[in-house]
Amino acid sequence: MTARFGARLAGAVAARGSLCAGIDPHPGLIEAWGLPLDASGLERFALSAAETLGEVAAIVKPQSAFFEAFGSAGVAVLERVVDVAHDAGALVLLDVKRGDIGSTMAAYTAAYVAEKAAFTADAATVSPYLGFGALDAAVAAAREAGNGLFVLARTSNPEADALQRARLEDGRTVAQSVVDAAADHNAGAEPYGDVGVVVGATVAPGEVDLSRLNGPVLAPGFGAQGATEADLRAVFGEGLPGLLPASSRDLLRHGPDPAALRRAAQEVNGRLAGLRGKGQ
Ligand SMILES: O=c1ccn([C@@H]2O[C@H](COP(=O)(O)O)[C@@H](O)[C@H]2O)c(=O)[nH]1
Repeated sequence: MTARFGARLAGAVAARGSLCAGIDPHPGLIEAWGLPLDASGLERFALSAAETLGEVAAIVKPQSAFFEAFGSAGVAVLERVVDVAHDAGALVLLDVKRGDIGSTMAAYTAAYVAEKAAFTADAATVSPYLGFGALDAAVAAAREAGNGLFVLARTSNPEADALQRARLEDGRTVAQSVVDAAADHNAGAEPYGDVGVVVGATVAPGEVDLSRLNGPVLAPGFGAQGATEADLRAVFGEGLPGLLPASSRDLLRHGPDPAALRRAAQEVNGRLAGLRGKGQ
């Protein structure tokens, strides 16, 4: 039987460090790597990044949008990226940010995280903004397949402030209500559960209380969006189990030389080691 996602992630982080390496084939990066801006350039960029980052990071996060932009050829590349990263030893979080009514979520679940899903990812990002309850079946299906979900709670972009910091009748922010709903799914799991949240490293310290989450926390905004290790420390403290600082452009700019890209990822992982608790 496949181990649960939370357990596999904890093992991978203990072995390889907490960096979540993003694979975002921005057009500018593909060109900066000296590759043509077409499906063949996308393929060479993304497979090379997946092989290199998949060897050093616990988890890699391909951003689906940059693959979808190339149509069916791009989606085919994304499928291969998942396999290449797995073969290199990393877990794969597909950043697809899906969210819809429950019956449509069932189809997204079948695509990304259910048993025998079309993509063989370990986890996917989902949006709770059609109501967290619309994700319940996806949570159950992912869990049954040994996979996980990362639910957008407090995203790294400034445009999200008004919506995600808005207060509910009970006084909690919208973002906190998402974290609390994820926590309910993770209660009692060891070392932690399978329902992660996304909280940007760019948000103000103290905005979100993660103490009851008992699940992984994807922290984008680190690197190209301006957040630093000091920000990670201020927002998340030290020793938060399951914290996954995510960086894409700031790593990928070190390519196309695989050795330089590998060194950059290892260097970031080394700097992040101080944020992890003992035994993580
Ligand atoms: O709140 C969020 C959620 C997801 N993202 C995604 O993470 C990467 C960030 O890329 P960088 O190059 O490191 O800025 C990208 O795929 C976003 O879609 C996010 O930034 N913020």
